[in-house]
Amino acid sequence: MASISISTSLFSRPQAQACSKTQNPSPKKNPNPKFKPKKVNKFKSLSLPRAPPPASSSLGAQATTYTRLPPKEDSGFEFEVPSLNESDEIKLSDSDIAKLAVKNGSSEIEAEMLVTDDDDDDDEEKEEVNQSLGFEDETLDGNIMGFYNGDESLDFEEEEDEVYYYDSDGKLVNLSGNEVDDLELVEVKEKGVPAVMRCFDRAKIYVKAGDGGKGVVAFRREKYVPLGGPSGGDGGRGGNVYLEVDGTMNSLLPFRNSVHFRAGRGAHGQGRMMCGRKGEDVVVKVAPGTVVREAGNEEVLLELLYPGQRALLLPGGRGGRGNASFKSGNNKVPKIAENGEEGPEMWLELELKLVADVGIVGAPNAGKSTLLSVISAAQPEIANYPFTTLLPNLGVVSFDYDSTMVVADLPGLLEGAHRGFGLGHEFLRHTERCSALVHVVDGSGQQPELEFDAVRLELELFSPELAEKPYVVAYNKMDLPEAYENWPSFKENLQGRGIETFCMSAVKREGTHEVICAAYKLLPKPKESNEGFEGFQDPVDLNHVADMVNKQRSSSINEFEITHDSSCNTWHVIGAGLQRFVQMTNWRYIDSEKRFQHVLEACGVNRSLMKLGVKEGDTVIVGEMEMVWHDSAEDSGTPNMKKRSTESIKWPQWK
Ligand SMILES: Nc1nc2c(ncn2[C@@H]2O[C@H](COP(=O)(O)OP(=O)(O)OP(=O)(O)O)[C@@H](O)[C@H]2O)c(=O)[nH]1
Ligand SMILES: [Mg+2]
Repeated sequence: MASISISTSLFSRPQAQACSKTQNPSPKKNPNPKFKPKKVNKFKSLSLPRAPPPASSSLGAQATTYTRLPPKEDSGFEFEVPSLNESDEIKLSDSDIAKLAVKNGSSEIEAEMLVTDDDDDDDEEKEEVNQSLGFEDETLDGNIMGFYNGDESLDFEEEEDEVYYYDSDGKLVNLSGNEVDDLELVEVKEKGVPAVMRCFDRAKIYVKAGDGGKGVVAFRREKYVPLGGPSGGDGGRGGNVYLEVDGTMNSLLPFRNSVHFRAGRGAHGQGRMMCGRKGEDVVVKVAPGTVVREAGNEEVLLELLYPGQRALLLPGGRGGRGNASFKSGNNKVPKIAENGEEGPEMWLELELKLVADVGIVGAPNAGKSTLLSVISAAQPEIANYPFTTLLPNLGVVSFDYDSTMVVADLPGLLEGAHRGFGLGHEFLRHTERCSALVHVVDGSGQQPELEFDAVRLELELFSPELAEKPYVVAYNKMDLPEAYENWPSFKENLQGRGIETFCMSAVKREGTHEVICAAYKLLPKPKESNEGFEGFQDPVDLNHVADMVNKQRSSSINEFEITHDSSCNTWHVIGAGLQRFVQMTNWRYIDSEKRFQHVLEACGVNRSLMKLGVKEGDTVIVGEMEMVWHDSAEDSGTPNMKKRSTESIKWPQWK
């Protein structure tokens, strides 16, 4: 039985049907393996019962406003030194900061607590801190928040969970005094950010282009038109998926509610040569500054920066051809039509990075938001407790004529922020797009130099490139006596290290102009920044993902690999082109099988299998099809005539 031929019976169903098909029990394969949906990591669900109140001022770019700087003051302004004996406000710098993390069953929360010696004020402070973090004082769905007040009388309302703090040696310990591995805790803390913060600038969405419509088999039947010929129309193309920058959006919050975006499928073809309508496109709107990645992949697919930019991400599937397209000189009554091509699908990770020129960084409570409120018309929340700012705020600073710059006020940074402590690390990546930084230091703190160094270290540890960005130091709260007294030594220290330092009092609007002018000077010159804009004026190819999909689609059916599983005598023929061909073959029509055999022979699959030693009865899997190999046409009982007629048909080119 050595005759090995391409006949309709070459592959046949085990149940003796000639050239038949069975559905491969293995899951459906995407024609574009690269875009095969990856296993979706579940969102880390947040167990915090309440999100912090979405103060309008803290909703990212909502605070974007235009204003003009106050008139330039005399550079040699004088600070009024308040009397030392009056202290009508509790200064945070007088307080110890105890780091505390509470991990509780499903709820994991981190809080940075203020501890003062004054008991009455302590309660007030606690309440404020709680509010600032979006928690209310009593409970968190039965979970607890605790305060470490230095004398170990932890004030917990319910069961004790895992509580950590730094002891006097700077070691992270739990309540029993045992040292805790920092890294373990970081994981806990990273989860402990309230939902509103975590969803604001990151989202995971599913996109799918529309499938193509099916082609149909139809014949013209008309009075006085005998043998009217094939008239089955083609299916319509599936809808495309676009990503578009919407200038009115300032966060990715809308994706909390809608995650799935599917373009419409093309309509099926109809008789009388009527082609199906194209599927509806879907346009996913994103905020300016959105970075797009394929889920689980670090590689950036797209950076969408400017309002109006539009990228074709996934092109819809091609419509299947109707039988009119298969008509040829030797096949005048083709009984074949194709399925529509499946539209590709992907899970995408979106990340929003602010497009700000200058980022204001610094420790909590240093006066960053106050500075932004003074130099721009933005109205961020300002209050005398750490973590007032939970989300970045944007403000536009306008100088004379056309010179403006966008300034971002970021949440405060703590020691360990780069590993997830506090909130600032969630937003540090926003500074990656800034050209310069303003580092605000609370001059009224006990050791401003140490605070400065700690924040610098965090920036360096988070990203060396970030640390290399040009920056100015703004020594704040000069109106307070402690700050005023410490200023000379601070200035001397930093100037000795070659760091440009300014002093200011943000609340009194003194010295802020100098700071902001110095920051402006650090920005790339207008000419250089135009260069940066070239990408926008002469757009980079935003459709490269779609091009990649199209390239994969057009991969030749001659390119395939064959693997053999000897344990179950199974051969796998793997190739993107073949896979797509199988998916588009509509097995309802008899001619489809003939064409399928023809293609397998023409592209060399049969020859390769025989060379590799395929045997009678072996299973061969191509795409979704599972078939059984027969060495000859006679074995399956298919008449040779049929074989001859199959060979003689000329099929239109596969596309
Ligand atoms: N005396 C004095 N107080 C100031 C000055 N600047 C800011 N403050 C006060 O410091 C406190 C904190 O100010 P914010 O602007 O909220 O500080 P922040 O750095 O944005 O704080 P977080 O957002 O929590 O990181 C507020 O009570 C301000 O009024 C200043 O120049 N002098
Ligand atoms: Mg703030």
